[in-house]
Amino acid sequence: MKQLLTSIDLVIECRDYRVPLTSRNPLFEKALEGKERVIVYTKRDLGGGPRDQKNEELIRGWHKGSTVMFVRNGEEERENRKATGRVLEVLREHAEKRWKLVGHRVMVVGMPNVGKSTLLNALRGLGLGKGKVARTGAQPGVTRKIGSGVKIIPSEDDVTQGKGERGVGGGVYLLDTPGVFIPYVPDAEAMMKLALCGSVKDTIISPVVLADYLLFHMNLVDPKLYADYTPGPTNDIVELLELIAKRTGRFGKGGKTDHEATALWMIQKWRRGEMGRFVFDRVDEEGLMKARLEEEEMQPSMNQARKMERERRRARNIARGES
Ligand SMILES: Nc1nc2c(ncn2[C@@H]2O[C@H](COP(=O)(O)OP(=O)(O)OP(=O)(O)O)[C@@H](O)[C@H]2O)c(=O)[nH]1
Repeated sequence: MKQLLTSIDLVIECRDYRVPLTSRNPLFEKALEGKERVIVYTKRDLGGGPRDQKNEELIRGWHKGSTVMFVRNGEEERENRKATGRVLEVLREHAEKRWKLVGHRVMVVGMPNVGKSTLLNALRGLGLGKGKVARTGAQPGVTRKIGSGVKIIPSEDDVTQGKGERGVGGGVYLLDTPGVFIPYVPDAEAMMKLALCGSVKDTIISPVVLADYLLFHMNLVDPKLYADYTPGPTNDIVELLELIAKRTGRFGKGGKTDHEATALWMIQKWRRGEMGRFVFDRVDEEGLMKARLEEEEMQPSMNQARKMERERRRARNIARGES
């Protein structure tokens, strides 16, 4: 990774809009130290709410010094990619300032399922959209790769002169990192949030436990979010699952409610934005301060881990007779 990073001009770090604090990874900080970074909050469409504007201002303030952007790339947003267009412009400006004949390399990082590939595809669609770029010569365009990068903005050679299209130097290339970064899970609550957002496999935590945690949040936001299934608010997940099963016919053997399957159905419905759209993390000065303190507290253990790694390497080298 370190070696790869030396050839990278810019990093896009994706975080999930619904868990702005939980989807951060303090372990990235060391790995990405010294790299210019654009922080892109994905799935904005799934985190709607009246306090959003305020949340976004707080989050921008939190990342002082880095460019912070918020995008929505859900199915419904296919036709409206304004926010993604702004990300593309930031990448273009960055590449124009550092004009490179060999191409500008941007790496996308972030926890699993956060929307890295979707962002990459949306950027590629916008940057090389049909009818927008006339390619010349033997440049294959979209699928041309540098390393494992995909071109998202054409090079100057790719565009036909005088057509008003703008290429940049040798082009801008995006490197996706699927499955490279594991989520940072400091506690059980973070695990539940990440599992609900799809960054941790569904099989790790029981769907009923997850649905219970989801219900707890729905009750904080608005119990009407599940009003289609119950006559009134409830704190009892089993009661809610029974009522949902009755409405959706999710019965197992002997006509008994299949709680697991019903819970999974409820979670998936919420993931599609059909049972409320809200942010899990507490985004206010206090919440942000708490996250910062946690990171600082982590510092000694990270230093410890690095020291152990150095010692492990030294021991290995001695065993090999290299030192
Ligand atoms: N609603 C909504 N869904 C999104 C958005 N971005 C991505 N998704 C969905 O989230 C899921 C995961 O997206 P991917 O792009 O595959 O995520 P990834 O980070 O590349 O995942 P890994 O390859 O596992 O690292 C897909 O079902 C996408 O359609 C968004 O902004 N809004």
